[in-house]
Amino acid sequence: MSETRLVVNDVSVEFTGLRALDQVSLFVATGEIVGLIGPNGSGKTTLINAITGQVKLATGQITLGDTTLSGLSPREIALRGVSRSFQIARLFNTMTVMENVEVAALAKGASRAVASQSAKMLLGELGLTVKADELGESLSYGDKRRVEIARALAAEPRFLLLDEPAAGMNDAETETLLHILAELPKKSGLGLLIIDHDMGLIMRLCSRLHVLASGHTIAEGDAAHVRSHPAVIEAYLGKGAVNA
Ligand SMILES: Nc1ncnc2c1ncn2[C@@H]1O[C@H](COP(=O)(O)OP(=O)(O)OP(=O)(O)O)[C@@H](O)[C@H]1O
Repeated sequence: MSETRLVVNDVSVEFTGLRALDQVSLFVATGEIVGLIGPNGSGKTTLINAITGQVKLATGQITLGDTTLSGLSPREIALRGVSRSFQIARLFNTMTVMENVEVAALAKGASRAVASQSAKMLLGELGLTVKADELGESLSYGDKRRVEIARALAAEPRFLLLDEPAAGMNDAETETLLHILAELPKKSGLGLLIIDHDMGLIMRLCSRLHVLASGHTIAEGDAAHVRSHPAVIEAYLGKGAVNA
């Protein structure tokens, strides 16, 4: 399969009195995992919101292959192959795990039979088969996060944007998640953009990292390059840490 790119070009986002993103550019190719990191409030979620059409751009554009996404509605962007998860999992509490995933497949236009088949397959991939009949509201935090990922995948995206998928997970849950996520691009050629504060997870999972601070790109590259970058050390540890 030929490579497709999700490209963020020169994107700025403004809220009243605040430039949350300032001329940020990055890309994610199908089949790769890119990490989006930065201190609290640096603009990471805003960048995902910009890509998925939840906030307006003040400058720049976002494209998927030859298609311009910026200006389209969140639903139109999702239909073109970009899915996301949220910091707080959004599940239907009174539906079972299976139904939660089926509904997401139906929303993409799958028939009942296909939705049921693809939900079963996704629950297997995400290690959720034993939870299929449990209600959304009864799940542990970690299981909710995995159901949310299954729901996002039910739309058969080409790109998946995950906002802190490991937040609140214990070490064992994080390790399970890491293996699941690492397999996704290999199996289906999916491109993944992942925000997380768990640097161990990010460094092990991602081939490239993009670092934001106060809405600006301060570094990008592989883990070794980013970890030793003076601007990154300063952003995380404060001024004076660079030469400490
Ligand atoms: N809808 C909004 N209206 C006004 N300001 C906002 C809005 N959304 C985000 N912001 C502000 O934009 C800046 C970037 O926020 P954002 O949530 O993108 O950061 P983040 O890097 O994802 O942070 P965290 O790691 O804490 O989740 C922050 O100063 C935040 O308060």
